[in-house]
This record gives sequence, C-alpha cells and structure tokens, in this order.
Amino acid sequence: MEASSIPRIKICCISSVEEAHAAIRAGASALGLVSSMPSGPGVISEPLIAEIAATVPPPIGTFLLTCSQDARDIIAQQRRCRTNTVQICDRLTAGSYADLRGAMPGVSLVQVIHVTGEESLEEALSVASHVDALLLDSGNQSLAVKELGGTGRVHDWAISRHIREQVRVPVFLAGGLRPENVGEAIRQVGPFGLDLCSSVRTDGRLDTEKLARFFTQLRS
Ligand SMILES: O=C(O)c1ccccc1NCC(=O)[C@H](O)[C@H](O)COP(=O)(O)O
Repeated sequence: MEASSIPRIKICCISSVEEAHAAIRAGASALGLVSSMPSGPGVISEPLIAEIAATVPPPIGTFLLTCSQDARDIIAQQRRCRTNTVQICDRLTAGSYADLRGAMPGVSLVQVIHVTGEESLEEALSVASHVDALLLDSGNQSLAVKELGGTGRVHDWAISRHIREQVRVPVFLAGGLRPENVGEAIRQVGPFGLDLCSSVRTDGRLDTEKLARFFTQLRS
C-alpha cells in the first residue's frame, strides 16, 4: 500500500502505561482510554486514564471514551482525565456540542456513529459539522444493555463508505478490524483512520506480536 493511503491507527482499550507505550512504539497515532460503559472488554478507571494520558507525548491522541449523554458530565469527566480528545460513544441528549466546545477549548471531539443501516448516514450528517471527526463502529444502542463498542464485529462497509464520501470531517473506521481484512476495509471505505481493540489482544492484554503483525500487514 502506498504510504500516502495508509490510515492513522488508533489502538483502543489501552489498560496500562506499558500498553500505551507499546502501542506508540508499534506506530499508533492515537490511544483509546475507555471509561465506564454498559458493556465491553476495555473499561478502566478514571484515575488510571488520567495516569496513562499524563505519560503520552503531545503528538499522540489520547481519546477519553465516554458513554455519557450529558454535556456537563462529559466536561467533568474530561477535567478529571485530562485527555486531548473526547470520544462520545452514545448520542448527546442533554446539553450541546457548543457547550462542550466552550468548556473544553483545545480538546478535540469525536462522535461515534454505530453503523446499523442506511439511517446511519442521516445521523452522521446531522452531527458531522459539530465535531472534529466521526468514528464509524459496530454496536447496538437499542439493546437493553447497550453495546457501544469493542464488539469484534464488522458492519456494512458500503454504508461507511457512503458516510465517508458525504461528510467533510475525517472518518475513523472501527469494528472487527484485523490483519486479514484491513486491506479490504481500506479499499472499501477509504478512512482517515482505523480503530481496533479485540484483534490485538490475547486474554484481554495488548499482544505486541499481534500488534506488529497488524502494522506489517497495513504497510505491505
Ligand atoms: O472496549 C470496550 O469496552 C468498549 C465499550 C464501549 C465502547 C467502546 C469500547 N471500546 C473501544 C472502541 O471504540 C473499540 O476500539 C471499537 O469498538 C473497535 O473494537 P473491536 O471491534 O473490538 O476492534
């Protein structure tokens, strides 16, 4: 793959300072730090998120993943965790993106869109102009226990491509990405970035061999 078409890589579900630095050494441009979620394998405590974020050098994105739907809660969480980016994993229902911008100058906002069908395009278009990037993931917000990420499943990439073509902000693709499908994912969607969690872990821990295999495949 030509270097110019290789997407940035965000390694999510980071659970220690050591994992953060292993991911950066492998080539990650951003790290995902998952706070309290209704379900999923990657949750860590806020004090640990703050500790990890404080050790990460400035060019690297530190994404605080939140399931909160209330702008005031999200602002308070970011103040405790001090990441440079907030990834909003559910729909905002109280307060606004303007509230977030006003209270957190210099902090980037990434909105997750769970790609469930053609209706996801409308959702993406309605929020894209308010945020710095979209992250298109697999998940199901309608379940009794919401599934907001870390599923290990792919979704319909044709819809993700459609979204990527229609919005003006950078798009990250997530959901079940692994060495065997990453080339096809890039060809089909053309994302700015890729986000992965499950495929680079063994027994819940970041697996540096899997990580290296993923980056090798990406660059081949
Ligand atoms: O991992 C979790 O526990 C989690 C829960 C809720 C939202 C996001 C979560 N993980 C972070 C991510 O955004 C994942 O990297 C993304 O969903 C891709 O995961 P995977 O399909 O396992 O590569």
